[in-house]
Amino acid sequence: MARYTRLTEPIALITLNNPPVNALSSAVRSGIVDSVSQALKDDQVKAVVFCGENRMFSGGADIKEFSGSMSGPPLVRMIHSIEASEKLMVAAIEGVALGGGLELALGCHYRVANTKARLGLPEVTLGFLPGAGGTQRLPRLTGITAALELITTGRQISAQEALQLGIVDQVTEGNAVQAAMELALSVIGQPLNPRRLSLRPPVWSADVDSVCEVALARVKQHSRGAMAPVACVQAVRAAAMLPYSKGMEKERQLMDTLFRSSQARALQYAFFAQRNAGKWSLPNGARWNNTKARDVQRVGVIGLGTMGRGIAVSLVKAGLSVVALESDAKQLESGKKAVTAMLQRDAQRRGVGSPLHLLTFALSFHQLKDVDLVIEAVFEDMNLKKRVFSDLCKVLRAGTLICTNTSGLNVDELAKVTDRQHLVVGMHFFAPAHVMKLLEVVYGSRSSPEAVAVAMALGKRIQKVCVAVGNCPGFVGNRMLKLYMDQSLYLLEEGATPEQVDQALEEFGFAMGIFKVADLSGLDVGWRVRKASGLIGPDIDPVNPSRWRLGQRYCPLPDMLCQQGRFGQKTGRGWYLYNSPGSKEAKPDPEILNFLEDYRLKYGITPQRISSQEVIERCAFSLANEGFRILEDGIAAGPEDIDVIYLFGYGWPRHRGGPMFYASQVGLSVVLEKMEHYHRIHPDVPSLEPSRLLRRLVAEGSPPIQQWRNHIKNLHSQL
Ligand SMILES: CCCCCCCC/C=C\C=C\CC(=O)SCCNC(=O)CCNC(=O)[C@H](O)C(C)(C)COP(=O)(O)OP(=O)(O)OC[C@H]1O[C@@H](n2cnc3c(N)ncnc32)[C@H](O)[C@@H]1OP(=O)(O)O
Repeated sequence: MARYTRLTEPIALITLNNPPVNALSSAVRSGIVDSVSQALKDDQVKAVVFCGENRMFSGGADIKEFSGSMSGPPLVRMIHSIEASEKLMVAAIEGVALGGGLELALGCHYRVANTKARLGLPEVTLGFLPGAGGTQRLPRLTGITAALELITTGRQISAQEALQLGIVDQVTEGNAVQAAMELALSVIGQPLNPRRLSLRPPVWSADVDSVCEVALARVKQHSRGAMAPVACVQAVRAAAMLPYSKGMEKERQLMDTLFRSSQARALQYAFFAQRNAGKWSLPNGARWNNTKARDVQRVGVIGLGTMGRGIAVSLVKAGLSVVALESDAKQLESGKKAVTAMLQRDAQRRGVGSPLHLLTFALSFHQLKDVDLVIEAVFEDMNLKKRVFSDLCKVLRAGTLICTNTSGLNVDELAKVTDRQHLVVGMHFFAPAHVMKLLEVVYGSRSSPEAVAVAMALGKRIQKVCVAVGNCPGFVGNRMLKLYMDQSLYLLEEGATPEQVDQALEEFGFAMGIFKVADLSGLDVGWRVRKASGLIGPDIDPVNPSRWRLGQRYCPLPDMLCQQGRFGQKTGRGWYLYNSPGSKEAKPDPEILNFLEDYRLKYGITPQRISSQEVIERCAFSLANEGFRILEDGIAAGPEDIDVIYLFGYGWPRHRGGPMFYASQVGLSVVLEKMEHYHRIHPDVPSLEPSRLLRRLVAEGSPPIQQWRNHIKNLHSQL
């Protein structure tokens, strides 16, 4: 797990060997300790160079070990003895040096990095801090401002930036091991104390307090309720105020609290859930590792509205050539302007050349004849989409995939109008599509495994987090969202205000409450969908709209707002009031409070006091309850996929893992009891009835989330 090589020069090479990322598992740490002791015993060895197998230094501590009982040499002690060693220690960084990997390098006396290497301390993203001396050594190298930024965000930096910050001593375009050996030979014999970061005094300066205050305010604003970023600031502050040994004590105390916290468990679960999502499977047994995706180079995007623009930008940024099609010249022109500007801005920001040569704009379907795959992003209307699909079949080559960016329409129904049902899949992007990371890849009953593989691979290439899901109304994300939205509306009917509901959700950790999100997206969008689906029609009394539709409770509040022209931010009025149309600052609107009071009076509803706890329980548990139904229906391959969808598409707070993980942490029997309670009070809301799977899991002793798969009949995933 760590290979010791005695070179002809007076140098020993220690190669970390634990593919794919050379994580510092217990075996690797033992290997390092043994190898270092071998080097120290060999009088001929004057210097040691550390490197990683396959030109990958190290992805840090082995995250899988954190859930068990940790054994093997502790990282802190190991790094300390490397730093204290009387022989010269040099890190040769290629690939990545992250977390404990970078902390190991910081324990070395010199660091050399290849130009392509990336370095960082991402522990905060896993719910803790760089607990192997990283919070104390890094500030002693870079000063506290840079250290605070790197440690509280977990941002990865390039070798060049690391050089500027003083984190590495040398950057090479060639082989970092070779360069490290040359450096070692040139400094052997020089005093090592000045190179031992732990011997440097605290990095105090007069503005430490104000710098830390600013950092604290920033992290509190960015990561609502997450503990780790706050602890990171406290640890770095200790590096500024205290001698190394005291600073290390502070680091350890903070680490002890964070390491076994529920937030750390949630964040580590999210790390693996995200990676598992790429390991898709279909009910017929096809999977990520037994299905080949063919290459895609040219993509057609149909429709240059908000979604089409974002999709085109994502594709071009990833180096794909794109033919972007609109139905009339005016729309094409405005789409062209917007996409061009977005791409130019992005290229400018990243300091790269403009990729506009990859983009062609078209008005005729014939210009799509050579593309490998088409993504349709026209208006959400089944008949319109069907027309587009059948027109496409007249011009596309036989093997070209047709993908739809529908957010919930039936993919099978669309596929039926084509001559290639096996090549039709959903690619459900989230707005804005060039920013949001999530992509639901929706397989229909006839979609071939290859088509799914192509869509998943294309999504990955454009840097999306892709989740394969089955075909049902709303797929996974929007199917669950509907119930979350319904509950929030019912809470308004029963006595809450939009700001009360939003505040509870934001305190829970959502970046934005549901009513603010609705105002941002535009209330008219859902209004149009409800009209198209028959929920709103000429038979509905606009003044006294019924609260009962299609056999269940219905809340007409959003429709009534739309009738008043309150479409959200774009009209300056929605659930909130805005200074002007398009402005972003949401203010409580007294008119809405009166409107809600009148509404309750009109329908004879006695307002209740709604607690934040009730808001969270009804919203979050409803999401999880529907998640269980989705699992039973075989629409998602496992709870992790559902959680990934909510983390990357719906702003669920990452430190709470996702709705399914949250349910598992709260306790399934508690969730069941609460759902039974709310269903008893609201028998007219069938979705509040606990799902069969939730009941079964509780009856079977509430197994941990990792074991739910064994209890679900329809599940096809065999991760
Ligand atoms: C009570 C108190 C006790 C306290 C004692 C504890 C003391 C601990 C002291 C110090 C702790 C140090 C903390 C750390 O070092 S935490 C780890 C920090 N590192 C990271 O967060 C890096 C995570 N990994 C990545 O960002 C990426 O994987 C990257 C390395 C950039 C490679 O990316 P990519 O090429 O895209 O590949 P994948 O992400 O798909 O990963 C490939 C597979 O490798 C697995 N993996 C990656 N990193 C780790 C890791 N650190 N540990 C274990 N496994 C890892 C990943 O899951 C993939 O696996 P699979 O192919 O099976 O899906």
